Amino acid sequence: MPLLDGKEIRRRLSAARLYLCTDARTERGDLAEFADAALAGGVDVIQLRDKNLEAEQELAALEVLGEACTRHDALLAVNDRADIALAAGADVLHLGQSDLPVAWARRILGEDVAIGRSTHSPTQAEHAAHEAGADYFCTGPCWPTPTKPGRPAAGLDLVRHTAAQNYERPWFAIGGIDESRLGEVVEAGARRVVVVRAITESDDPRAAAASIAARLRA
Ligand SMILES: Cc1ncc(COP(=O)(O)OP(=O)(O)O)c(N)n1
Ligand SMILES: Cc1nc(C(=O)O)sc1CCOP(=O)(O)O
Ligand SMILES: [Mg+2]
Repeated sequence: MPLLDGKEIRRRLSAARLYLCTDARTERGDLAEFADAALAGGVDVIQLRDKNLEAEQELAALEVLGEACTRHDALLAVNDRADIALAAGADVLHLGQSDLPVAWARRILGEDVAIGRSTHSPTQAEHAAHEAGADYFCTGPCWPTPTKPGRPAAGLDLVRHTAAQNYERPWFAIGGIDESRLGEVVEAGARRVVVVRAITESDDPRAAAASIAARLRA
């Protein structure tokens, strides 16, 4: 059970502009410091996305991120696994097209954890915008990205199409977004973005987050 109730989590998700996916930074050993910097810069949601971790390592990293989220009033998200989300007391679970179906994840999580969906086409976005039990969705990749090799870019046309639908459900653009491309994504109609390398690979994660967050909030 997350510390926040479902209503507050959904309120914060709706207000969120910048969502970060990070690995556990195992080699650098600086996860707490990195998370504090990114969150201080303006990240609203932080997801642990690290396919190399065993469950116990994932839970340990989520504890570090959860403490950072509490310090900065941010939301903690888990990727793929409803059991880990529940055990970690996460606020959000993110599910891709090949992950657990939303309805089955809801059986595990109950109502207080928000669930997000990945989408890669207008048909998938339309489904995710209305799917029972889903709270937000992402559209992408906007550009090809080494973070998700083998996933063809959907391009900015998908962002334009999604923006034109005026969905009530919050949605984020993802994939290849950094400060230099942010203007194009916003111009295409996105108001919220998910980034990985733009912050994880920055020498100054706080400044990288701050400049993206400021432009999304302008
Ligand atoms: C916020 C957010 N959006 C999209 C994804 C991608 O999910 P998925 O397609 O399941 O791919 P993996 O990340 O699991 O490799 C995400 N994780 N988070
Ligand atoms: C994890 C992920 N999912 C995508 C999708 O389209 O669903 S694109 C992506 C990787 C985004 O990484 P970066 O910001 O480094 O390009
Ligand atoms: Mg997944």
